[in-house]
Amino acid sequence: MSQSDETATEVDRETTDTSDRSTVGQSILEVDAIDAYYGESHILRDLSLHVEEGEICALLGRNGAGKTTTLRSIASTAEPEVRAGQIRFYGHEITHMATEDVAVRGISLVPEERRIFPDLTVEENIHVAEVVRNRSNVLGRNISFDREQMPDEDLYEVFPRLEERLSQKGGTLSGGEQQMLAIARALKQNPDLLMLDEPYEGLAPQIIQSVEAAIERIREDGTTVLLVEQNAVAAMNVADRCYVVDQGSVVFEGTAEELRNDEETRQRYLGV
Ligand SMILES: Nc1ncnc2c1ncn2[C@@H]1O[C@H](COP(=O)(O)OP(=O)(O)OP(=O)(O)O)[C@@H](O)[C@H]1O
Repeated sequence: MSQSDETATEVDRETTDTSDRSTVGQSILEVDAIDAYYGESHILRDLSLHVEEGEICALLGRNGAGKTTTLRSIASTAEPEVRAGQIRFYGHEITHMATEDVAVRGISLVPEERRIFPDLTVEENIHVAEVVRNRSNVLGRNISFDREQMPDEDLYEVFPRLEERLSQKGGTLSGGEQQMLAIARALKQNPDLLMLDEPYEGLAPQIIQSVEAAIERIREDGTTVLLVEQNAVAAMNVADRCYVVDQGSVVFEGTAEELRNDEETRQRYLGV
């Protein structure tokens, strides 16, 4: 067995071990006092949060507060660098793990810029991870995507609009449809935790409502959601719990109801 096979097997064993996933409401993600940097710029300072199984958790805050940096730290993207603290998923430390290993463990990130492939069809965009895997394996880089993929039928039940447009090029979709496609592509990996970075950005109010409905449906189907939004009012509509971040630290933690009733926090940190 090669080194990479051994690593893949280790990941599989831990990923398929469901013994510690039984209690609804248990924390599945714990971000414990992290400090994160871009080069020498110190962005996140002693930031802690947790996400409970089955909830929609929202991370709110002004422009530049550190919300995207938090999601990127969890997904272990190339930047930022987490220099202190720990991130645990189902009790296993994932800080500094390779991005694809974090994905294999069940965390999917839909980035703010959506990254739709404009020249691929809707169907090809949804299945792009399989294309990447096949190509990487041909090139000799053995990427393991051992998570069971979500069946297309289940995906199209959440996003019927996409099923009507399977052969349409990604670049010709409306903004709302592109957002749905980006979410559908992440959901195809059957994540336990779906992280959405500003899913409502640039969308008209009625389109926001259909994305909201999709997010609620995704949670009903059993996927936990961590949502970053500048549109605090829309986020509070769907979220069970909220964190407010300011200058790289958490300044509020509570239910959406508590945040709605906390005028001082809303006005001071969210401007609403
Ligand atoms: N690649 C980078 N290199 C250096 N600094 C960065 C980089 N990306 C973000 N920053 C800085 O980190 C801080 C936090 O940015 P972040 O994107 O996390 O904020 P945010 O809360 O998501 O807000 P926004 O809605 O504007 O994205 C900002 O001051 C930003 O300028």
